[in-house]
Amino acid sequence: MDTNYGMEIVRATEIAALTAAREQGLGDYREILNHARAAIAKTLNRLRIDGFVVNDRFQNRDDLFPMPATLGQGGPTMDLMAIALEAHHSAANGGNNATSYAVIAPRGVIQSVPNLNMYKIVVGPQVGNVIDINQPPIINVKRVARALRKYTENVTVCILNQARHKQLIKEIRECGARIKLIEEGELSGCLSAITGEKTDLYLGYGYAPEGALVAAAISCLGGYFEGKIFYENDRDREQAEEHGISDFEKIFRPQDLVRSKEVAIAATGVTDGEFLEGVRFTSNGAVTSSFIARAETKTYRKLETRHFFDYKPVF
Ligand SMILES: O=P(O)(O)OC[C@H]1O[C@](O)(COP(=O)(O)O)[C@@H](O)[C@@H]1O
Repeated sequence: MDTNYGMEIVRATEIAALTAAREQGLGDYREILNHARAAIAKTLNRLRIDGFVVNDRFQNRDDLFPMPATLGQGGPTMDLMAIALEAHHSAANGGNNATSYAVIAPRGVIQSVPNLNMYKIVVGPQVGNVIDINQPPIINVKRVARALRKYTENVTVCILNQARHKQLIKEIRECGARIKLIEEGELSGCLSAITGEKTDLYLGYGYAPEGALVAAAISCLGGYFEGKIFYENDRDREQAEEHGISDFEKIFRPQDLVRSKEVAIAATGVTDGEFLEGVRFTSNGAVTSSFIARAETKTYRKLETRHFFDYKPVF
């Protein structure tokens, strides 16, 4: 991409995060999600692109803000992925890991995926490609330990605290690795594993569209991921076929979901998370914590942005 869109899309995640943070803990998860979605759409719509929104997990929900299928003021044809507010229940309850994300790439680069469950295993570049989704969790933990030259007991595995992960958690406990349980916001856990900041490995079920975002993050930051979509019935398989997926045993790797090095990602914390801090309001504005990265140069910026509401009348 000739233009570095990172600064453009981070403005959108910042606005979505500021909007959501205003409603943090108020208990209304639809309102907070709708306002964040409207805010990110409005800001992304200012870009000088012909942007096609892909992998919007809520696109068929008629109780939520309808994200337009296309965004932008005209220009190069691009794919846009906007997760205005991941972990929206958490944000509404005043919990952790709520984050706003955006990805941009030339049109056709981001694989469209069905809104189905995907089992994911995610590591950072320091681990390399040693993991294998078909191996039991304990084998993967041991491979990560060996790659990082750590004792198994010092490897930290991040897992969503969900009933479906009971067996997984049991197996990790048995092998002696440390566990970081998060209530919501798998992307926050995945980014923490990719950057190796707080965890060494992310494991578990989440959604397939989130897998595409993880792939974009890995294209930009390095690391490795394998994901497998979980099909419960023929309807699920038909849904996948509508996205051009006919191999139902397919293991998705980063290059399957983001098919070029021309991709940029941005994220801003709404509430404190595994990877970014949440919005802090000040007497006359707010401070946001974000990151921007792009695959071509691998430049990775962490931003602390000070917003002054006197000059941002919308707040
Ligand atoms: O546990 P569930 O309901 O299957 O949902 C898992 C999903 O929930 C999340 O924790 C939060 O999802 P939302 O973005 O919908 O708030 C995701 O990170 C994860 O993919």
